[in-house]
Amino acid sequence: MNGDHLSEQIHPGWNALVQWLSDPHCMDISIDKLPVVARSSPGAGYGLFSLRSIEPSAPLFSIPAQALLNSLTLAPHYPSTRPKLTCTQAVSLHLMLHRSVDGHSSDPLFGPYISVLPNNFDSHPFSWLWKKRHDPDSLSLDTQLANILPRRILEKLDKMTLLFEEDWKRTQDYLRNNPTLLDKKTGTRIEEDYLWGWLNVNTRCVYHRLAKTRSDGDNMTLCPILDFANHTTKPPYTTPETTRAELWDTGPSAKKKFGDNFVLLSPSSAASPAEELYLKYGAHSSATLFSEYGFVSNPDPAEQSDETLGGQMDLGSVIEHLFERRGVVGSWMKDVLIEEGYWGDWTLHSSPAPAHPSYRLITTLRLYHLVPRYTQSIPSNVDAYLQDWRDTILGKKYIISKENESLWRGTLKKICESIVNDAVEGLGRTAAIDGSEGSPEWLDSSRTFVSWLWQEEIDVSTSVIGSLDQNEEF
Ligand SMILES: C[S@@+](CC[C@H](N)C(=O)[O-])C[C@H]1O[C@@H](n2cnc3c(N)ncnc32)[C@H](O)[C@@H]1O
Repeated sequence: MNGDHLSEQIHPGWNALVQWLSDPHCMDISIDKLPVVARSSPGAGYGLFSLRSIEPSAPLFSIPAQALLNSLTLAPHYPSTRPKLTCTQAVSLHLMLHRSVDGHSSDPLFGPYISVLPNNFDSHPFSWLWKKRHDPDSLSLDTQLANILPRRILEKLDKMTLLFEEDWKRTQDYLRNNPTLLDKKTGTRIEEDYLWGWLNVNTRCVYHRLAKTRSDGDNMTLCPILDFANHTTKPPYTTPETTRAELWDTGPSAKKKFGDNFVLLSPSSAASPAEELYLKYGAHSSATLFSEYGFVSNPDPAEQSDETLGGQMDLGSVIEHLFERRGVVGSWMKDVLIEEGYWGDWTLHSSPAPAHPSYRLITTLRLYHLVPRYTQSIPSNVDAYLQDWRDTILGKKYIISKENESLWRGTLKKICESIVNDAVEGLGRTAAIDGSEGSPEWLDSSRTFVSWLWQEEIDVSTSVIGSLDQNEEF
């Protein structure tokens, strides 16, 4: 690749962004102190690349606290309200008010930063569902894509929808009380622009200690430059330096109105010039990565870190429906599971071998088969029944009975078989999405991500069936 080609791929708003960090924010932008650039990363939009050799585990760059976009830096510019807007609400609102037009945001505060945020989130599955909801009869690509998603993804996206609606409602109330904020807003697509802001927050915010307590949900920020880093779980990757506020568990000091600068440390091994530098977003499952960030990591073992090797899947509503179908007895069992902390978060894992159901899932299915399936009412000697089940949780008994073991294993096998059938069909529907001329350039990657998710369902369920057939003990 020649030099011209490389410079063509640099983000068009990069120079203005860096200039703004230098003036007014006084950041040293010499190659010594800022040895990175944002340029295209095929299949992932833009990414962060080194401009020279980089020594390991040293400060890579430091973004001034006042150039970070978060509740502290926005607070002086907005009327106060009680309760406060959350960081997600405040930042989404600010982004909505100042969304770029033709790649340029005229925000006097953060304009050059907002100008380099993604133009749209068309490739994000949350957008597919949102558009489908607004026009359910449409045959558009968004609707087609929403229709090929695995159920476990739809469930996660439904939960995200509830969060979005809560944030949007609270922000609308705030705007009703402060209508002049909308005076300078161009265009009428207010909800759509708010969603754009909200997805920026969801896909680009990082943990940053801004509040007194560590658990405060507002310990987050948008951070220019750092937010060009794509995700990997495979070392080496960059890491944020622990701030003083975090180290001393104090939150920002009175002297630092906007908190600490954001310092990113270079990867743990030296990087060569033009190498992509990554960040680990967290140890997320493929389903979480896809529903929250809109991509899935390559499942090829060579591309995976040891900690993420192998697939996993959440059974969510599949198990909830099992209990629903058992009427009164099912809802009694559900209450027991809630009380004992076993309701929800039921997963299958292909590694470590043997492929297995989670302990939570085994415990739940044991309870499901505690009383015979035909029992229509809660048994009178319910405590005696439950004691056997509780004894397995307490480790007093290894199993409830041989029969109970064989029944829950049979139920799990049927569930896995049905998942495989659905997934084979899902793969077919995914392949049938028309990717011909005129399709957006992200379609190929999105289709690949959805196929990987279906394939994960097939691989994990098939290997759990194998374990059950081999009578593996879990
Ligand atoms: C924090 S941003 C990273 C910068 C982004 N690629 C851009 O063009 O501005 C997070 C988004 O980048 C993309 N992304 C991050 N890591 C990725 C990966 N490993 N593969 C594909 N896309 C990735 C996803 O769209 C994700 O929502």
